[in-house]
Amino acid sequence: MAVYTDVDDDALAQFLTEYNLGEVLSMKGIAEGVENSNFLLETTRGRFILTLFEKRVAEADLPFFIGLMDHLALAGLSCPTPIHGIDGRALRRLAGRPAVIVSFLTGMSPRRPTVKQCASVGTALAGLHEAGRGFALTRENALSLAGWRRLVADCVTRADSVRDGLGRTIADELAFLESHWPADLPRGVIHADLFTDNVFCIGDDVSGIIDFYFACNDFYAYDLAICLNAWCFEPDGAFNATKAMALSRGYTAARPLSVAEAAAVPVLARGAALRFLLTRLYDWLNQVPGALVRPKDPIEYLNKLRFHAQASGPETYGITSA
Ligand SMILES: Nc1ncnc2c1ncn2[C@@H]1O[C@H](COP(=O)(O)OP(=O)(O)O)[C@@H](O)[C@H]1O
Ligand SMILES: N[C@@H](CCOP(=O)(O)O)C(=O)O
Repeated sequence: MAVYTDVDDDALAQFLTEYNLGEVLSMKGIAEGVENSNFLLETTRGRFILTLFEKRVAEADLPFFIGLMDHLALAGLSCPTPIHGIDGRALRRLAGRPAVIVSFLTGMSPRRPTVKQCASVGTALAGLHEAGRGFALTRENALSLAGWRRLVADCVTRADSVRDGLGRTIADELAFLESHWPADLPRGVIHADLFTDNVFCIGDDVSGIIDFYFACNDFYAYDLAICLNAWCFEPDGAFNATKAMALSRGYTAARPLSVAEAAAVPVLARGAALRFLLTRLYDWLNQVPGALVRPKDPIEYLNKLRFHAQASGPETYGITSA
């Protein structure tokens, strides 16, 4: 996460009177992440994460995110559990922002995932999709085609200040995806941002998943495509087919893909690359003065987009259907 909003000691002390969490020992801003303000909170009852929801998070979506974490934890997924206050509510306000406290998970995010960690995240993703079944609330993906169109309109005229020709490439890509996006595939609750920094591992195994603030209802295979983008490229930009095969096999061993899902993976991977290119580009062009945040490189996702546009088919990603 990042820190956009500061919380003073008095406001925090007052806020914590609403919970049974004991006395504050310390609170530190967390520099990682880009979306919300996050703090590591230590009290006499343990360690917690305090999140203040910022810009891209609509308040109307918060009951979905918080209810989803409650649902997934109850279904046995290792994810943060919202801490409910004395009045039973998990969501309240602090420093003028909606705020929640969640349980702290142990583990390390892999900086450069191993093949075995890729296999494990594939299995964990399928487990997340399974655990999400039966969740009563729904949320459409605000960052699917219609959302991309809005982001393109916001960024396209300034895109060439980041890379010559980027505006044209983005406009062409959006047009391609609008005419090739699958109409219907198996769908349900997806994480939609399962990057390495949102996964904790102990050794080769995934030990926990965090950051459900992009979760929504969309195609399961799109979530797999997001993971292939985030986990299977090396720091020099090279696609690692061994990691992709491990990730895909980890997923399909737990949840086999239909023929239509498997065939759609290349275009879904292309869409996922455009989605992260656009949000990164938007953040790059609209930096918040004074915020503790490290904007992410949009060009990394331009390069991934180019890779997917050349992919020969689902076998590029080690994918076979059931
Ligand atoms: N429940 C948690 N347990 C332990 N660490 C956490 C937890 N939630 C967040 N963090 C830490 O905060 C960082 C940012 O969290 P994240 O949810 O990814 O933020 P953002 O939504 O702003 O991107 C993580 O990389 C991790 O270090
Ligand atoms: N994963 C996205 C940015 C969202 O940040 P996160 O910290 O919530 O994962 C990206 O890499 O562009």
